[in-house]
Amino acid sequence: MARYELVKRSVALITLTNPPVNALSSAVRHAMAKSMEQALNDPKVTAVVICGENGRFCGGADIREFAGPLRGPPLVPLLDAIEAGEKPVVAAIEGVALGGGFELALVCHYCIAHFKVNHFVLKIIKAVGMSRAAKPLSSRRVSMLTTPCPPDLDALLEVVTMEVKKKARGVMAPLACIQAVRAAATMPYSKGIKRESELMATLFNSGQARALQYCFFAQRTAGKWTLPSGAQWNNSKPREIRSAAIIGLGTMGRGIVVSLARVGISVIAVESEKKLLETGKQMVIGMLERDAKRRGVSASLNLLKFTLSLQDLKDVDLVIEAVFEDMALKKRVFQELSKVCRPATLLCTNTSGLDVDALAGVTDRPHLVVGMHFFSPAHVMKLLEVVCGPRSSSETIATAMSLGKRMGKVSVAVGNCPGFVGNRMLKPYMDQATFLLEEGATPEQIDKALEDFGFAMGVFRMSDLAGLDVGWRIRKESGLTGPDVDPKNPPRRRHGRRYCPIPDMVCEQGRFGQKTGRGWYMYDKPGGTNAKPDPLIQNLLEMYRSRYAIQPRNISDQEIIERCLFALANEGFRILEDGIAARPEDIDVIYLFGYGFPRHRGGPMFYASMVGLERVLERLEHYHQAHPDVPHLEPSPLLKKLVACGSPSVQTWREHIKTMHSHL
Ligand SMILES: CCCCCC/C=C/CC(=O)SCCNC(=O)CCNC(=O)[C@H](O)C(C)(C)COP(=O)(O)OP(=O)(O)OC[C@H]1O[C@@H](n2cnc3c(N)ncnc32)[C@H](O)[C@@H]1OP(=O)(O)O
Repeated sequence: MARYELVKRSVALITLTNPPVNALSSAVRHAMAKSMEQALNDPKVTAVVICGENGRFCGGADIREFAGPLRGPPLVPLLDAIEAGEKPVVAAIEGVALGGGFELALVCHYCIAHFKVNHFVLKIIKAVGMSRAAKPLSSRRVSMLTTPCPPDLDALLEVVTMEVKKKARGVMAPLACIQAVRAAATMPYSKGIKRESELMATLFNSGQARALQYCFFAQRTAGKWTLPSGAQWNNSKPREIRSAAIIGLGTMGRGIVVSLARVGISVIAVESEKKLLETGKQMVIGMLERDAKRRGVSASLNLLKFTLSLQDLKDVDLVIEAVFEDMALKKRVFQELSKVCRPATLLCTNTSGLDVDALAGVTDRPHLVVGMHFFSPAHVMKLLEVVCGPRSSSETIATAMSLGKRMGKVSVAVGNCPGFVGNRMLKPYMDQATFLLEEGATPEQIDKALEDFGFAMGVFRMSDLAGLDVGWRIRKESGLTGPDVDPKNPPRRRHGRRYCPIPDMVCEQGRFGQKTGRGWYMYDKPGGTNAKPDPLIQNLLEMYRSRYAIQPRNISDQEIIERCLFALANEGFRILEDGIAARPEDIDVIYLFGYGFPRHRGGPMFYASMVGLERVLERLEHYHQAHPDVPHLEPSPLLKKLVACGSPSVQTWREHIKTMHSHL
């Protein structure tokens, strides 16, 4: 956990050895305390060097230990002993020095960055010796330093607090950081440290800390996909992808081209018309140039080729289709690709919810077909749903997952069903929001409740950003609205279920969201982002309610949160039952990275577990009783099963799902 060596007969070299990141576990803290005592008491030792094994200084506290009661020696007395010691201590930093690891570096009298210690111990000692001759150790003690305190500290911290409250709504840790900075600027060191410890203790015991720790591990768990066949992340070899093609240079296609090119993959971009090709080309080049400028690198324009001909794709390793969300069109593209691409080329679709297996079925290589569902804008959003069809091979899945990682995405393997995981869950969530509109709420009231909960954007602002026409087209194609609706349906019912036509009415007025300057809100201009409540929407809602004799009622924020979020989680339970997601962590990661679910709430499934499954079940039963024509409010069998099993922790739900069949 910490190796102690005497180097050149006078330097104690303490190496943290706790793979993978040399985190400060209780065993490491214990071993360090012992090593420091040995070094400080050994008259032969004139200096101490602390480093980390395998090129990583220290990743901070061992987060794995946070789940249980804190054991082992506390960190602060150890840091105090290092800081107050009479022998110079050097932090030789490679890789990371985070959290408690950074604190450790700060209390050392010297820090040297980017040093391979094993090779440079002598240089370090020499450097320390020289500095020591020049400066006594007391001037190197962090506790002796005075923190400059600006005269306008209060005003300054107030401005920062306002900004933090706006950017990280409801999150405790950044506000506690500001208080710690105030303590550092206004109190003597020992009192400041005490204040910081108090703040930390408050955070440590909060639900937010548990949620954030859960998110950290959920994100890493999500990459570890596994199939019922036994194929999984660590036994399936991905193919190397050197070249790719993107079909369609709309918003999604452009973002995908940028994501690929900036990690060094050569890309052929295909459009169907010259004008669209030229527009797409200019946009992609601009995006790549801006991106390269921001990152201080040169734009990889030489990797791009733009063409109108699918024939140019015959030698690429992988194709990602990003044409309109139209099954017939996609099928034609896949048939064509089957003909022109070499037999080993992987064929991927960026569909946001259509049947990946139906597309695989029209190709000559169904095992090489997989969904790669990017989120808009694709070069910014971190989420990638890798949609595994029943015929996708493990090598194909491994390649899509690994390509996602290479592009810096958080990739999650999901099964094939309408909407996959993210968009399938979105439906009950959005349905509840529109039902609440019918019952008396406004878009801004619902959005505010969701944003106060911590969402980056409420459901209506998010829909305006994404564009309302996509959902409208899908509803028309599936016969829920438009001329194909069976006239026997009452206006607010479809297939025997409650249906809210308000979103269709909004679209019928040409209000497609930000891009048209009007949607659920109004904007200064088409493409504007500043959402303002629109009296026309208010009128529309009032007319609608009076047409259907709906008496509007006051709706509380609590009802908004419960109906929207419990319906969302309920669908998550169904997804787990159906084997479309392998574990609750995958669902949560999808919502954290793709839908702006607040990280300090952990994701919809974790949030449900924090509220208490029993309470979620009780509230769903209550709302389902009030709205029996909304099947999404009927508690799922898995939720009931988990409650019957005593509401186990989210990390163990998998045990209860094991018996169910998997679509992965
Ligand atoms: C008395 C109690 C003692 C209190 C001590 C004082 C408290 C101080 C507060 C803290 O220090 S809180 C922790 C602060 N540190 C962090 O938040 C770092 C979190 N880690 C990262 O940001 C990254 O992992 C990394 C270190 C930058 C490395 O990134 P990389 O992409 O290279 O690898 P990953 O896939 O993220 O991680 C690899 C592997 O390591 C596990 N891991 C990472 N950090 C920790 C950690 N701090 N504790 C435990 N485990 C950690 C991670 O889970 C991966 O594991 P896997 O099994 O391979 O999935």
